[in-house]
Amino acid sequence: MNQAWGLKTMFGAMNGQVDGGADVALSLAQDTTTPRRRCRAITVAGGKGGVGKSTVAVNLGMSLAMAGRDVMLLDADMGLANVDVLLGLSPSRHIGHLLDGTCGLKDLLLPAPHGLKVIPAGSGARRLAQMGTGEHAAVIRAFDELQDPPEYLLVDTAAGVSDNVVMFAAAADDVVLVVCDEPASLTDAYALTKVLSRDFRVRRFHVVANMVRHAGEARALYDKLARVCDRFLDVALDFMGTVPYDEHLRQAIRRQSAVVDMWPASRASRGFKQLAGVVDTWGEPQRPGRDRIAFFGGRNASVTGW
Ligand SMILES: Nc1ncnc2c1ncn2[C@@H]1O[C@H](COP(=O)(O)OP(=O)(O)OP(=O)(O)O)[C@@H](O)[C@H]1O
Repeated sequence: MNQAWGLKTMFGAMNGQVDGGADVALSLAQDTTTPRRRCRAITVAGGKGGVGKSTVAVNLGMSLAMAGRDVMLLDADMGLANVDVLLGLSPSRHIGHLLDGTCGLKDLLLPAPHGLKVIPAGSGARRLAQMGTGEHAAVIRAFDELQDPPEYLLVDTAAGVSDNVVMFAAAADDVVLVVCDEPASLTDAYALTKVLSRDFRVRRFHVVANMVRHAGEARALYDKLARVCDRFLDVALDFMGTVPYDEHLRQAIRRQSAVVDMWPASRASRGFKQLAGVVDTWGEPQRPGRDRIAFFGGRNASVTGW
């Protein structure tokens, strides 16, 4: 990611312009000749609760789906699932059933608008909230064995730095850090970055400034986090984009819809479309010798012994 591009995206979103990233996303919708690509697993994290991780995961996933991409969204907020609630879906099964062996991953897929496929986490299931190594491994295997993997696997994670968060973040090709203008958001994002870089050798993070009220705020947020990470950690942060604070988004949530579906021209939706455009510039993940999802690939294996 080039920093100048990131800033252009940020100011474009704040000014309500549709530029760069959105154009990439829109052009994909018309491009039926693009060959199918290897799955890219992208974990959306942030450390702090309430910063907009689920909102970003849902709307980024749907923006990519609206642009013609094949997208799966895994709700990894195990035990406190809310992706299905955000989208008004009624799952009858969840990851717990996969772990019980009573169904396969494909049986869990819930169709959402624009072809987005959701894999729900269970709500109120303590066992899911406390998944151990063996259970993570079972989820891993299920993804790795998918015969027809999507182009993008987005993973919405819980708050905090529990195993359920770091395992999914460490396993993905990319980690998107969602932050907002609250001191605890930055300290928690830093804590998560520290754990992932120190214990799992994750070196690259993409920062999304959410609920931003003016361009300077997004810039200040990114600068603060980048400064402290540069000083104390061996990581590279890039500015991925901005999602403005937008009442349309709250109304869409109340109606259990994605704002990009309900109000595609809203400021928040334009921000999400630009993020989708950025994601689509990342291209195929570089994993020699792997054709399927390498979700929970090499990095995790070396740490946990899987
Ligand atoms: N850009 C935005 N504009 C306005 N409101 C927003 C925006 N992003 C998120 N919100 C609001 O913030 C609340 C929290 O968002 P969300 O549930 O996505 O956060 P989260 O980080 O996933 O939380 P948790 O960690 O508790 O699961 C939502 O109710 C939503 O209404």
